[in-house]
Amino acid sequence: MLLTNKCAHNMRGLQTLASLLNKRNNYCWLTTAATKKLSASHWSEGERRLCCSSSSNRYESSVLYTTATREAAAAAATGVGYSRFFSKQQPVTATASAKKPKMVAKLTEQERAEKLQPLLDAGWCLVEGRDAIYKEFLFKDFNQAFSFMTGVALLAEKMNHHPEWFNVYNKLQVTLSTHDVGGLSSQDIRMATYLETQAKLLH
Ligand SMILES: C[C@H](O)[C@H](O)[C@H]1CNC2=NC(N)=NC(=O)C2=N1
Repeated sequence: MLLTNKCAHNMRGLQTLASLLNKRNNYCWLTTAATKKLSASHWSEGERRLCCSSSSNRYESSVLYTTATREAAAAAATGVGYSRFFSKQQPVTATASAKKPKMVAKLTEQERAEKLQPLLDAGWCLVEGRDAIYKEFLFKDFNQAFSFMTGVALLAEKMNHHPEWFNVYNKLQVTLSTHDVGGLSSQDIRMATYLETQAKLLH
């Protein structure tokens, strides 16, 4: 792995996230074109590369994915624009790499009584006018709030179930509902329970 020390620490998060997102036996490794700024034209046609350059340390790091989920990993891992080369193989489209949707159904009345009530007791509330739950979380500062959100984002990707959320500094407002079924499902219970567990660790 051609990682320079200078880059390793700030790319480890990228690799962790990439490996989390690359569930199947994929290969992804980081190479760092240290100091020699490689422009896109230098890169071989035979590879698809993600390039996210960091001006602070003059390194251009490329993350090389060889399989289908690299698009999601690339976009999620960097959140920045990237230049990439399509490999000679058939480029994978987002739909081809989309996970099989987990078959979920709206909560039954009994499930609401059993599973939703504990969350309502913990401060979640029902959203007026839609079948959804809402809670506001307060953190020490932005860093703690964003770290919390990062953990939730990894779970969201793993579950393929995403919160509706709004963050300002140390405040995070979260709304959960399952769009595919138009209301609350076990996915929302699972995610809300995770948020509760993680939030408790901080206080
Ligand atoms: C196509 C994709 O798998 C679906 O849109 C997933 C993505 N994330 C999701 N998140 C939420 N909250 N509800 C959904 O129904 C949902 N569906």
